[in-house]
Amino acid sequence: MEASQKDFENAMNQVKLLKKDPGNEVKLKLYALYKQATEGPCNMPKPGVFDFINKAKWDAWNALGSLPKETARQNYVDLVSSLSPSSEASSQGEPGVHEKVPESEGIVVTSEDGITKITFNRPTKKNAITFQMYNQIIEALKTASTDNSAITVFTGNGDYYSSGNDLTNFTSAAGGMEEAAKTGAVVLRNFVNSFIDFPKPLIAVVNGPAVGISVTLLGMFDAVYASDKATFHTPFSSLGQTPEACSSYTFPKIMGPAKATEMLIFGKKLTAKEAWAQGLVTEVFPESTFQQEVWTKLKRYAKLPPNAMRISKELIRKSEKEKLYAVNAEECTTLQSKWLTEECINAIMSFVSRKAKL
Ligand SMILES: CCCCCC/C=C/C(=O)SCCNC(=O)CCNC(=O)[C@H](O)C(C)(C)COP(=O)(O)OP(=O)(O)OC[C@H]1O[C@@H](n2cnc3c(N)ncnc32)[C@H](O)[C@@H]1OP(=O)(O)O
Repeated sequence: MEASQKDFENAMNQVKLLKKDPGNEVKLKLYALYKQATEGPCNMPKPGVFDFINKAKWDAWNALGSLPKETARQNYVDLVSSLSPSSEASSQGEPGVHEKVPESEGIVVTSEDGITKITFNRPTKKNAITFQMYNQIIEALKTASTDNSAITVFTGNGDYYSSGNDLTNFTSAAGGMEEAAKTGAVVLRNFVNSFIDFPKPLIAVVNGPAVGISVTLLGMFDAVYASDKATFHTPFSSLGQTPEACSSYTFPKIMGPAKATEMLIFGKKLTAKEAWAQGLVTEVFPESTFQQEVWTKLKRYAKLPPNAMRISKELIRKSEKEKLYAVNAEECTTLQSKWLTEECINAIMSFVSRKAKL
């Protein structure tokens, strides 16, 4: 007997109630059968080769060929009823597939006490920065440059400041790596330019570990306050990548070429104290009093005359601006080609596939 629409809906609800993850293979089968039962044969364009997750889903659906909708519905119901009720992990959205759980992610911008605060707000992903977040930050800086705050502060929500670039920015781009690299270079260049141009004092409140671009960007800040649990890590070489955010220029200037080499080329991870000793961090606070001490200080600074602060920053930055634009442009061009190398693709693939989820 063929499964009815009601049986199918019950099965979908059952999937949501599963307590144990049935595993990627089963989830792919469920996904494919669900799509076939509701939409018929695969009608999606084939995802790019590096878009692993969507490619696996596409392959599973496409493999069902012209299986009739009714048969797919029946197979879906049979598969669900064969699953042990003690399995874990429900899914959201399309039944049987691990979809991104909607979370309030991205960045959060607040303005209070003369301070515009921009918070990396993706704690479950260690505040990794997505393409969307780069663009949100560009917009937030644009707004902050003319709002009535005196200073602007970056910080992170959760245990990390930020784990840097979201490594799936490149693997989930539908058009493939070349297109992603091209887009990435444009976004990165605009993003870093918006820090070069930012007219007010810019302060980082580094609440925890910082990786990659969230570290290199610190060279663009006017002050960096760190918790003693923060670390600073730029593993570019092991990712087959090269420095960005003008760090190939700012880091040697801040800490001298030898120390910059240890960080940017050899990927040495610094403690907060080491980063302070090398001039990257302005002051380190014990974790227990970090938030209170830093925000008290910042509220005091935000009461200083804003125009004087802005003009002083302009004087400090002025002679460097053209150099910074040029360095930024060159770093972006270099990265665009690095992102297409085997070294880089392999490094990203091994991160993404270390606990592949569907
Ligand atoms: C416009 C493009 C501009 C690009 C500019 C170039 C920028 C370059 C860089 O920033 S290079 C640096 C890139 N970052 C990294 O290499 C860090 C990668 N992450 C890690 O090594 C680890 O996740 C960790 C050390 C930060 C934390 O380890 P751990 O405490 O064991 O936590 P998990 O690994 O389980 O992480 C939790 C959760 O977050 C996801 N995640 C963490 N960091 C990233 C990231 N950078 N990109 C994507 N996803 C990240 C991780 O996968 C876990 O997700 P899951 O729970 O598995 O769904």
